[in-house]
Amino acid sequence: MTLIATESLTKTYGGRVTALADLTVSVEPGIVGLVGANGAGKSTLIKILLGLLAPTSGRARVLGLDPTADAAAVRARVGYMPEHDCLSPDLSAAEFVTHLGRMSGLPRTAARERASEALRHVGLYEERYRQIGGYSTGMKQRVKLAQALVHDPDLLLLDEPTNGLDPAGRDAMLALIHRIGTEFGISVVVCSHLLGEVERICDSLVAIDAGRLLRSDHISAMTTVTDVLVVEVSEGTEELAVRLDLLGLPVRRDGRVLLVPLEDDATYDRILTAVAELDLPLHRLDQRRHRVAELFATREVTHV
Ligand SMILES: Nc1ncnc2c1ncn2[C@@H]1O[C@H](COP(=O)(O)OP(=O)(O)OP(=O)(O)O)[C@@H](O)[C@H]1O
Repeated sequence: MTLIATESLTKTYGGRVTALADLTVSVEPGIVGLVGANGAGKSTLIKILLGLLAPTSGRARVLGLDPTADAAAVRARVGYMPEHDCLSPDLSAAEFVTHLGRMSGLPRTAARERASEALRHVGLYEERYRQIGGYSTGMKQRVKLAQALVHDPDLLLLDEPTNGLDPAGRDAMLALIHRIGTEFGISVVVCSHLLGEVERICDSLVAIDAGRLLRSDHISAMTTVTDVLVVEVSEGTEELAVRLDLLGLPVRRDGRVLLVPLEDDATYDRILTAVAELDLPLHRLDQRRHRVAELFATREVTHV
């Protein structure tokens, strides 16, 4: 089944600003990255998909439903995490998420139970009775994610879920989204202006620029292997770099990994021998793939 499909979708604000221009795209279930620079039209698309905004022209379908004609049916099956703060600081996370569960039509007891469950999934179970006002930004983002999950949706629409988080917080949020998408069998659309971030967790990517479709494809189709080997050891990276250099391999360091040009199959053997001789724990040895961001090197979406 097609998760989301749009046909010549166009949205203009006040007849002057064109947020979406003739956008035709079809997305299969899975974890989908919706990427584009600030102002590219991501939030507008999400709001149309939720039935919160009507398109100026064209059509959209979500889980086979028309969000303009059947917004209630769409919202019953779709969870939405807005970009901006929508939390009530005086409420506890449990109260807030239960309240949103009630608003989505769950009976009182079911809403309470589902809220606890959703807060457990996002790692806030222990803290669920504390007031949201005292939470860190990362915890607040997770409450927003929990409220999107409370009515057990088939699809999550997440608008810039890592906004305001530090690098560790971003990693944790991305890992959580990946877990929800893979373990719970829920499809997820992750909006972001950070291409490098979403490419790590997504199965497919839709890139838009000034309201137009740049590209839509599986991540694997967007990346190709390079003739560079990535070597990662859990410890002793520097030691290994020195050894490979002594062996005449032109090694380059890139963060935690070493990059070695792949000349022939013997390159693998020489690296493996060096790792074994130094008795280092090998974590990874494979051919590097192009990062998706490199495909858009001249575009604005490369903000990473
Ligand atoms: N209510 C509105 N009235 C007028 N213009 C708007 C409105 N909402 C959005 N726009 C404009 O439409 C364009 C697309 O905005 P949108 O918020 O959809 O983009 P975005 O990709 O989500 O960007 P961001 O990440 O900054 O929210 C932008 O030029 C924006 O200024």
